[in-house]
Amino acid sequence: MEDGEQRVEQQRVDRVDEEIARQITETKESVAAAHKETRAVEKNYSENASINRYEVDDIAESRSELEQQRRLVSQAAENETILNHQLRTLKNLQGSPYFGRIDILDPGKDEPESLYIGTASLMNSDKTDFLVYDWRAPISGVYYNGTLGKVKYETPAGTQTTNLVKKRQFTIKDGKITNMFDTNETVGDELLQAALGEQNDQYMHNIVATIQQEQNDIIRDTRSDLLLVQGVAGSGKTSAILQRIAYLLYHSRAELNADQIVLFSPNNLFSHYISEVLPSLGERNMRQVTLAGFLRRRFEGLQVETLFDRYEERQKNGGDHVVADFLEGAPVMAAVFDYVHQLPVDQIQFADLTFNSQDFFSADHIRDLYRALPKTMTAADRLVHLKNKLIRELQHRVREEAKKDWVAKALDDLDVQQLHRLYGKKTVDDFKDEDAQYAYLARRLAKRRLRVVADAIYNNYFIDFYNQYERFLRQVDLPENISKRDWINTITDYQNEIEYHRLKLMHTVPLMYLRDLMTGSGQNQSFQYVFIDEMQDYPLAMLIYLRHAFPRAKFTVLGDSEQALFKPLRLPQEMLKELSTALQAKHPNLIALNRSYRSTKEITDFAKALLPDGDQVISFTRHGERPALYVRYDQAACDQCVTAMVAKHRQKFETVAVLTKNRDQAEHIYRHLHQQGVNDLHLLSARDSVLPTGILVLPIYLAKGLEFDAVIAYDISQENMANVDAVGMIYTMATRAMHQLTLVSNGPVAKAITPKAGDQVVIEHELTDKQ
Ligand SMILES: Nc1ncnc2c1ncn2[C@@H]1O[C@H](COP(=O)(O)OP(=O)(O)OP(=O)(O)O)[C@@H](O)[C@H]1O
Repeated sequence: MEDGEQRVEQQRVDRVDEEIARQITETKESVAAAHKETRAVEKNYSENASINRYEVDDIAESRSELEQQRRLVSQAAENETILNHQLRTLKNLQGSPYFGRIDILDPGKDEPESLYIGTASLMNSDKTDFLVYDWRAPISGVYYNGTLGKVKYETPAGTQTTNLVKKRQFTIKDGKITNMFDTNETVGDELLQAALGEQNDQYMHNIVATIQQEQNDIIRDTRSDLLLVQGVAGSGKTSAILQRIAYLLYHSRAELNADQIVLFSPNNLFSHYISEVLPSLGERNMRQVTLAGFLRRRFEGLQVETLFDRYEERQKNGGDHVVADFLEGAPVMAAVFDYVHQLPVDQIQFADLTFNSQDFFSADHIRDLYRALPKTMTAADRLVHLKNKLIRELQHRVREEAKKDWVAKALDDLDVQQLHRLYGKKTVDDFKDEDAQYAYLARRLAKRRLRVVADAIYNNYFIDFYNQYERFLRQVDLPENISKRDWINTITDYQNEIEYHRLKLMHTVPLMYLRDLMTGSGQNQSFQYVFIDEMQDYPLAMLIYLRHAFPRAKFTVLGDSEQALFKPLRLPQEMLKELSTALQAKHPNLIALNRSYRSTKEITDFAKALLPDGDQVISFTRHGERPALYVRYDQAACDQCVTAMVAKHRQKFETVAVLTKNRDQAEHIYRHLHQQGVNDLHLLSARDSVLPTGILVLPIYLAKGLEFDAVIAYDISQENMANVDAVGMIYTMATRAMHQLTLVSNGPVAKAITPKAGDQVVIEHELTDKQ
């Protein structure tokens, strides 16, 4: 491109940057003023609020004044928050105000109009013109979707048409254009090359400057209530959904906020890894939860087996999973539903509610109350009515208990401070005589002590759901592939585990569902969007449960069945069908992403050669070294090889990951590297939530969703891979690498490395010691 043109563009960048600097100064002043204002109204409020209300003549008047002041405080704070947000947005734009330009010629116009596109909108000082358009504005869709010529774009007022006459891309760093070119492609490869060639730095980056067309379809889909994205490893699934969240927040600003969006992420490290993307786009992060975290909260007091625990256990003990497959499938959920809706009263597992180690409400009494309720009510409605009855009885019992000796004794035992607290808002002068005073205190004390019973009622402790679930298991129709004996063992094992406050993963979903259906609880109406990453790790029953738990939410579900460490391969269309039924979707949509961006062409070519249908994976043309395979024939040589590779790659890269099959092997290789005096070394576990740089050693399941500059896949021998899905395992390990992949095998390599895959690697039989 001509220098002259770049000069003109640079002058524009300079002007825009000056304007940003001016607005930053102005906004800083406004923030300071707003802060002062907030402090002043806060001070005023707290001074007034602390005045002893008994000294104020007219309490009502002072209350309304206080209320008014409280409103002022919150208005001032809100104003300050808005200004701070503006300031952050301006700072995000500073130095790199935009990345794209489109020239469009609207019908009936003589001259094309130039629009510049960046991470946020920016107006000139008199607010008459957009200097930068937000990438999420309707017209910006043209930048991502259109090639030159007649183009369409969606607006709230319907589809519009215009003529795209120029599309220009920029790289602007510290206010200087370092690269600029015109293109007819959606987004040119050149920019993408540069973005992908960079080194990993613990945090995922936003991709707004280089969003690809099919990713754009995911981002801008507002119609589907179930969006299933099936994408090969490194195809930008995670990136696309994070930009999608930013997009949805922008478009539904009035009705949607970040707290109404939840992302189920594969592990805690991943949550940390993606935490900067939305803030870099000026948005707040959505809520994030892992499956383990979600279950932990729903089973407080129990130690719930995690997916990772189970995976480790299965590797050690093998065995088939027919029982787990049954308990995690759709038929079990239907069976739970039917069971709850046909449950006779005498089979409900009511439990005694105790107080001071004695029955307070006996199970029989509770059952009688329940029986008296109209049978036409649903189970959940009946339970709500039962709870109300129990609460009313409790209130009555408080009055009775207050007259009992234990209360008198407990009152005697109170010290002055405790007694003072028991008075609450009253003082001694508020009672007409001592009897009234005693009755008041006794009632309050009884009520306080009996709060444990009230809590037990609120928390539904009057039904033993663990018992109830066991009853359910005893009567459920079994599929043919499960023998009676295996089933009895399953039930016995469940009972034993519960005794030790433990729960196997396979029981969690039907148990939660049973409890929710019986109590009418467990549903959250406020969430509007649920995102599930790595859906191939979620049993179908869990997805059905999530539909129940978030009844109003639209679902975006992402996965790559090739990376299913825990389950067999599935076809996307088949999956969409199954999911649409499970999630009761009215507008399901499937988008496939086949181009892999993360790794060099050499690494992707190796990874795709592992797959039976690998031809569908399209490598992105960014070149690097071919993957290297080191075959050693004893443990010591193998470990030594890893040490040599780690040292070599660390010289060149920020993060080098040694990925292993399981926790034991990660611990082993970590110990070895540690003994060798390797610095900056980290062993990562499921509890870790911060992703460091340096040399990371971790089992593959914790590396899901993550990427590293260099990867050493540790022990891909046939022997080591014999008891796992070797293809899924090696594929997932290989596709974590951005620039460099090394495979280490202790003995002959796994059969999963087909001759085709073998052709893609450089086989290193010797060396390492010299490396
Ligand atoms: N359009 C794009 N522009 C720039 N970088 C991109 C683009 N799409 C993807 N990437 C980069 O490719 C890498 C892989 O993306 P991402 O992690 O979103 O893929 P994924 O499909 O979720 O991968 P996996 O399933 O293997 O975890 C990331 O570094 C991401 O920044």
